[in-house]
Amino acid sequence: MVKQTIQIFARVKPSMRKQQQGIYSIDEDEKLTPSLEILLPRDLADGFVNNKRENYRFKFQRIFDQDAKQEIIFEIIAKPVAESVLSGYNGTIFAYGQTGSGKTFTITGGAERYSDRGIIPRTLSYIFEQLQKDSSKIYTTHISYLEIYNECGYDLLDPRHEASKLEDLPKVTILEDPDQNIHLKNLSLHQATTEEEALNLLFLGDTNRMIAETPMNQASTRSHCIFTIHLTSKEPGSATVRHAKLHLVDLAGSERVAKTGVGGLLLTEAKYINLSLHYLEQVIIALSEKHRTHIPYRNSMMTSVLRDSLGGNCMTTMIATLSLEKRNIDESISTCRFAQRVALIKNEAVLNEEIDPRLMIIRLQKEISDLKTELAMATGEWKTEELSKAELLQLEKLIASFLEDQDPESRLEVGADMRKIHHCFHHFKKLLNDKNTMKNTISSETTHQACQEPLKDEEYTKLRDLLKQRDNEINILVNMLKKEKKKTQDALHLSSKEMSETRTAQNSPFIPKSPAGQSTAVSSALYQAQDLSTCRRRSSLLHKKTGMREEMSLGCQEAFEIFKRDHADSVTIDDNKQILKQRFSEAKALGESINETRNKIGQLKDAITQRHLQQVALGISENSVTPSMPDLQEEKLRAQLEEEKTRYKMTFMRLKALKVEIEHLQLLMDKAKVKLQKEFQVWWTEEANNLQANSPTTNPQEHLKPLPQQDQPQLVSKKRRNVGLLLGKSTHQAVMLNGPNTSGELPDVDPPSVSMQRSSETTQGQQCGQGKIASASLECQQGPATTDGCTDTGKLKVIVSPKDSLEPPYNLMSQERMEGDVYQGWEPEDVVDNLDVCDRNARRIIPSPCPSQYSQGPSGSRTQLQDSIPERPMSSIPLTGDSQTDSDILAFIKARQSILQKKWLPHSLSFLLPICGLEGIRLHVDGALELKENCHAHIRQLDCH
Ligand SMILES: Nc1ncnc2c1ncn2[C@@H]1O[C@H](COP(=O)(O)OP(=O)(O)OP(=O)(O)O)[C@@H](O)[C@H]1O
Repeated sequence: MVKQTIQIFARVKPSMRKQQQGIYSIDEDEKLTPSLEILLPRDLADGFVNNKRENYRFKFQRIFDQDAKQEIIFEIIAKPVAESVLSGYNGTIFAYGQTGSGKTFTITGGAERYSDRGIIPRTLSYIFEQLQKDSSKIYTTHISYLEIYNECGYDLLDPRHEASKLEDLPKVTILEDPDQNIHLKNLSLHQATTEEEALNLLFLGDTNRMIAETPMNQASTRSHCIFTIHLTSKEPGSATVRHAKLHLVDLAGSERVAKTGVGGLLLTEAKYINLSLHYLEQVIIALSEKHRTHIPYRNSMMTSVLRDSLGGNCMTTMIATLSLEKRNIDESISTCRFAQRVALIKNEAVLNEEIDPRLMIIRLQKEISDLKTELAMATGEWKTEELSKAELLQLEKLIASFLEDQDPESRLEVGADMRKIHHCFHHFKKLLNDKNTMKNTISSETTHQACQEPLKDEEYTKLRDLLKQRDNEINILVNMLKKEKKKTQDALHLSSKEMSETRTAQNSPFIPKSPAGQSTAVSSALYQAQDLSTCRRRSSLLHKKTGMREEMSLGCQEAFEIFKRDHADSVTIDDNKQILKQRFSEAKALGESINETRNKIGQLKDAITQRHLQQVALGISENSVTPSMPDLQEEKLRAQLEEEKTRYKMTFMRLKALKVEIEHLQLLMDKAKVKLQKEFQVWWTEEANNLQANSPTTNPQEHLKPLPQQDQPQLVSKKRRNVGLLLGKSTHQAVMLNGPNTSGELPDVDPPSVSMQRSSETTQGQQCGQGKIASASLECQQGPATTDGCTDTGKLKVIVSPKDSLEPPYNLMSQERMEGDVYQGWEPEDVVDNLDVCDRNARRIIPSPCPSQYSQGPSGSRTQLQDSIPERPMSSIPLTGDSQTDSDILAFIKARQSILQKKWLPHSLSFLLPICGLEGIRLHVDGALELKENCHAHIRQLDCH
C-alpha cells in the first residue's frame, strides 16, 4: 500500500501582455518546496479587500512558469503517475483552473504543433513503449472517454452514433454496488493494442466533443472530460491479474458566479458557475477536515466517478492552471486556495490484484482430473476400454520422440493411465526382440563370412581408416546441419520480431519495396495496405463526423474551398502539411536506408556461410575436423555484420519515432480539418438563416442589387473573396408562394401571385434536377390590362413537364441574373465561369466569408425605383423549415420582386421565362405573351387572358 497526499503542481499560462509581469513571483529555493507569490496590485487591493493583504503565498510541489514546455510537464507530472499505473496502482491527473487558463492545452495539447502534445498523447506513447519493452507480462489496454455536462454523462467513444449535438451521444449513468463500488453503465471500453489505436480513440472522442458543442453550449468550458486508460497485466501462466486505471481529467472552467469586477465579492468564496465544481470543493473540504466521517461523493456525477481518486485507492495529482493577469487575479487566488486544500487529502493506493476466475477454473479442472486418475490407479479402478486410435497415435509419437532424445535424463510422460503404461512396455519389448533377432542374423552372417575368407590385416586397416573418415565426415556434416538449423531458427526469430516491430513502428507509406527480398516486398505491401486502411478509417471518420464532403453540393464545396483558404487556421494546416511532407521524405529516406542495410546484412550472412563451407571443405580434404587457425576473413565479415546490425537498429528506432510524429501530425491536421468543416457548416447555416431572418424586418430589396443589364455588365474583380453558394438541393415539397402586394409605382396592377412547384418525384420526371421548377404559374387576379401582358382578370398558368423544364444553361443563367445582388459586377468571364457551374445545375448566390457583410449588403447601389417599391413582409411567406429550400424560396421571391420593378421594361423579363419553364412563350415589347408553335408538347395547361 502506498500512502500519499495528492500532489499539487501549478502551471502559469504564457501572458500576451508584458505589463502583467510583476503580478506574481516564483520562489524556487524555499527548502525544496517552491512557492508562488501573487501580488495584489494596489488599485485592486485598496478599499476592496477586508484584510488589506497585498500578497498571497501558495506552496506547490513544483511551479511551472510561462516558458515551461509540454515535455517537461509530462516528465515531471505525468510520467511518475504513468509508472505507478504500469505497476498496478490507480492514477489520476486532473487540471483545475478558470476558463482559458490552459487545462485542455495541458491535458490534451495544442492543435498546432507536434511539440504541443499534451499529457494524454505523451502518456499513451510512454505506456505503449513500456509495454513493448516488458515481455515478462501480458498486458491489455482499454480506453474510455466520458464527458460530464450538466450532471449527465456522455460516451464520447460510441462509434454507432453520429454526434451532431451532445444529446446524440449515448447517456452514461452511474450504478453503485453494495460495496459502494461505482460502475458506469453505457460507457464503452475500447481495446487499444497499439499507440496508434489509442490515439485514434482520443481523436474520435475529441472530435465528438468538438462537433457536439455549439456556440451556445461551450462544452469545453462547461463540461468535464475524463479520458481513462484501463490497464490489465498478468504473468504468463499465472492466474493473478492486475488492474489499474489512469484517469486524465480536464475539468470545467472554475469561474465563480460573481465575477463582475472587483466588487465586494473579490477574493471571497463565491459559488461556482459549474455546480459540480461546487460539490467537488465540498468533497475536498470534507476530506481535508480530520474528523469528518461522511464525504458527500454522491452529490454529483463527477465526484462519484472520481471517488477513488479523491481520498481513496489512487495516486492523484492536480495541476492548477493559472492565467496570471490582472483581471484574473481573483480566480487565480481561488484556484491556488483550492489546490492548498487538495494538498491535504491523503490517498491510500493499493495494488489492484485479483485471481482471474477463468484461469482458476481451468487450473482446478486439470487438478481434479489428475487426482481422479491417480485415485483410480490407487484403488485399482483402471480404465478397461481399449485406447482409441488417436490416443494410440499420440502415444507412438511420444515414444518415438522419447527414443530419439539423446538426453539420458529425459522422461516419458504418459500420465496415470495403466493402459498407456502397458502399451509402452509392450512397445519396448517388441523393439528389444527385434534388435536381438537382427543381432543374431548379423553375427551368423559374419561367422559365415569369417569362415569363408578371413580378412587380411591390410584390408582390415584400410577399412578401418575408411570407417574413421566416414565417421569424421558424418560428424562435420551433423555439426554443420546443427549450426544451419540454429541459424535458421535465429533468422526466423529475428524476422518475426522485426516483422512485429516494423508493423508497430510504421504503417509503411515510407518503406519502399526491397529489390532483394520478396518477403520484404510482401510485408511492405502488407504495411501499405494497413496504412491505407488507417487513412481510410481516419478519413471516413472525418466524413462520418462532419457528414459534409460526401454530401456537399458542388457550390458548397467551392464555398468551402474559399472559406478554407481564408481561414486563420489554414496557415497552421499548411505549416503542418509542410512539416509532414518533410517528415515523410525523411521517413522515406530512412526506409530506403533500412532496406539497404537489410540487404547488406543478407549479403554478409551469405558471404559468411560461404566462407564457412569453404573452411569445412578444406578441413575435410585435409582430414581435420576443425581448422587450426582462426579464419581472419570470416571474422572481418562478422564484424561488418555487427556494424550493419547496429546501423539497422538505430535507423529503425529513428523511423519508429518519426512514425509516431507523423501519426500525431496527421491527427492534428485531421482535427484542424474537422474544426474547419464545423465552422464552415455553422457559417453556412448562418448565411442561410440570415437570408431568411433578415427578410421579415428589413426590406428584402436591401439584399437586391440592380439586375446586371446584358449590354452593361458591371465589373468587379475576380479576386473578390466571395464564394458561390449553391441552393439547389432537390426536395419533395411543393411550395406555394403568394406574391407581394405591389402598389405605389404600379398602381394599376394588382398583386400577381406566383405559384411555384418543385418536383423531384421520379414518376413525374426523372430528369428534374436540383431546384428545378416543374410547374410555374404567374397569375394576375384582377385589374386592367397592363404592360406585363396580364389583364384585370389576367391569369397565366403554365405547367411544364419536368423533362423539358429548365435545361441548363438557361435556367441558371436566368436565375443568376435574377439575383442581381449576387452577380453585381461580374465580368463576362465570370459568367462564363459560372456557366460551367450552371451546367451542374447550380444556382448561386454569393455570401461573403464574413456573414455580416453579406447580411447587410451594399445598399448604395439601389435605384430609386427599387426604393420606392413597397414590399410585402416576408414573414408571411410560408417556409418549409429546410434551410436550403427556404433559401431557394426567398431567392425566388427576391427575383420576382426584381422583375416587378422591371415590369415597365418587359424585354428585361424575357430572360426570366426559361427559369419558369416557359421557354415556349415569347414576350413582346408591349408586354404581351405569345405561345410559340412548338411548345404544345411541353405545356399542359395554358389559361391566359
Ligand atoms: N502553456 C501554454 N502555452 C501556449 N499556449 C497555451 C498554454 N496554455 C494555454 N494556451 C492557449 O490558451 C488558449 C486557452 O487554453 P485552453 O483551451 O487549454 O484553456 P482551458 O482552461 O482548457 O479553457 P476551457 O475551460 O474553456 O476549456 C488555447 O488557445 C491554448 O492553446
